[in-house]
Amino acid sequence: MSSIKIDCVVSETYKIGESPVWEEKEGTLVFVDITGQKVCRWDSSTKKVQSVSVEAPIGSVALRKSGGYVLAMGNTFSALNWEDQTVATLARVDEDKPNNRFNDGKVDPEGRFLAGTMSQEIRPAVVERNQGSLFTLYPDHSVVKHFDMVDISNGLDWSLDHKTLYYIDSLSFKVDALDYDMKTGKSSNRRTLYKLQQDEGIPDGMCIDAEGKLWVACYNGGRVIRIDPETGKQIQTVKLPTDKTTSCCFGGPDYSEMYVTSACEGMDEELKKRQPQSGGIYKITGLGVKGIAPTAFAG
Ligand SMILES: O=C(O)[C@H](O)[C@@H](O)[C@H](O)[C@H](O)CO
Ligand SMILES: [Zn+2]
Repeated sequence: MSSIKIDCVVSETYKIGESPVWEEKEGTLVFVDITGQKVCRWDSSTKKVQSVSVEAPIGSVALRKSGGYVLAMGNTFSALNWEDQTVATLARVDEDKPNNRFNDGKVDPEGRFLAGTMSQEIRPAVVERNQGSLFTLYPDHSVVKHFDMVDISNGLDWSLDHKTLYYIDSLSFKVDALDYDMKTGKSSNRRTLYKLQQDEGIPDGMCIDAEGKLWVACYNGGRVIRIDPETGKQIQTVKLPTDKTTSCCFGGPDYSEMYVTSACEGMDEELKKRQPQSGGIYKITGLGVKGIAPTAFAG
């Protein structure tokens, strides 16, 4: 067994840190602060964070092949030019639901950007139910909806053979699987893979490892859990020093480190005192398993 070590590498207290993505060519971790309305970039060699403020809550960020980043922000898919800090709208969703915003998103292995929506939170994990949907932004900037009736659209990733999309609607407390047609980007046959135990909290962000197992960050659970999609069983738990773990990704040299984001929004003073690093970014080493490189949006 390898020995697991957890370090808080960014001790900022982001309101809702989320959507970590490793940018290999720069050795940086890109992430967002959703309600803090920021896109941030942590440089693993200088240990410094640069950030760009945006004008709406930002659910997720992804790499973009043509440079800069693609954002799921407010009710728009947008492009961020990191150099001059300008944001351009690529497409809009949920125009009939002014209280909705984008949440988690990720690029599929073919370079399409998937992200889902939710009603703005009344308080953490409390929303008007069934308002969200999951969308795909194609490289030509057209948008297609997968399904609606989502509470809090959250983590997603693909199986290593690209035939399955894994998906989390947080308030279902479940990790789902869908058949995924990589040629068209369409999904079908949604079913439950794993239901969280009560002490595990609320499933939030998710990533796959190089062995095809899923890692789920558990909000209010203070942990990431590893799930075997073959058996539908939870096979490992790694606890973190904050209850508000929100998402995870692999990064670092050869993707052998895991980065975990967290939140502090909605914590009372007593809990903040006990868990002062809530809202920070954590690095886990010694997991003994690697991740895979993220794909950049092709459009
Ligand atoms: O980051 C997200 O995905 C949501 O926007 C957050 O507010 C919480 O994580 C959620 O409440 C827990 O499911
Ligand atoms: Zn999330």
